[in-house]
Amino acid sequence: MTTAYETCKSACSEEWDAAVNHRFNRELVSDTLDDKVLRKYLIQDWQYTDGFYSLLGQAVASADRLESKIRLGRQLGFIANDEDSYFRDRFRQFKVTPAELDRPTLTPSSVGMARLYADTVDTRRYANILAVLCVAESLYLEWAQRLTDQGRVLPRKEQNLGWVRVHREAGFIEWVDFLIDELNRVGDPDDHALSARFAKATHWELEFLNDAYR
Ligand SMILES: Cc1ncc(CN)c(N)n1
Repeated sequence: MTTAYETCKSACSEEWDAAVNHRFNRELVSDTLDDKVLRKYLIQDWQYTDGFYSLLGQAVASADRLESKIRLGRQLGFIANDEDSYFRDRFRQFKVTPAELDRPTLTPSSVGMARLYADTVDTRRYANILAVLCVAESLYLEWAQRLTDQGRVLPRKEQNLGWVRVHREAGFIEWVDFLIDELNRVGDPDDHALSARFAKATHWELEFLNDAYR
């Protein structure tokens, strides 16, 4: 039987593949990414993180069983530690000022993503939240694995290596497996609204990468 994750992903495979193989990810892995582009990307991504915390918090509230809530709660701890350290180290390295982080002009994709996340939180529906989380996390795991040839070809610059590291370490791989299993457990493969939400999240992920160069 085709799973909800497979159905959702194949319905938006063109934009999905474009995001995975995006110039930004390729340049980051090959250490050819202009730091100015990474800097701009990270300032926007910091704003994105705000919505991501809310989404994860709502996932804890909406999950249908304690076992799932515990795993989701553990991930909140991870992003508040390892991923947060990466951001803070980069903001120091790139001399990003508090003023730049406090309400920067949002790119169109940051606005689109924030709206989608807020709308998804408002549905209070675990399957919807999982669809959006699955895109955010499994798309990142996929580029981090594929473009590094499963970790055989890694960037050397700390700003690039650190971003790859948080998206392909063992704990992250297990987290993505959990999200996909959860989506397949509670999501209906014939739910068109669910795959439309998944596709919208994929669209904004692709635009988010494009906006880093605009
Ligand atoms: C836009 C975006 N999408 C996904 C991720 C990975 N959590 C991220 N950091 N930023």
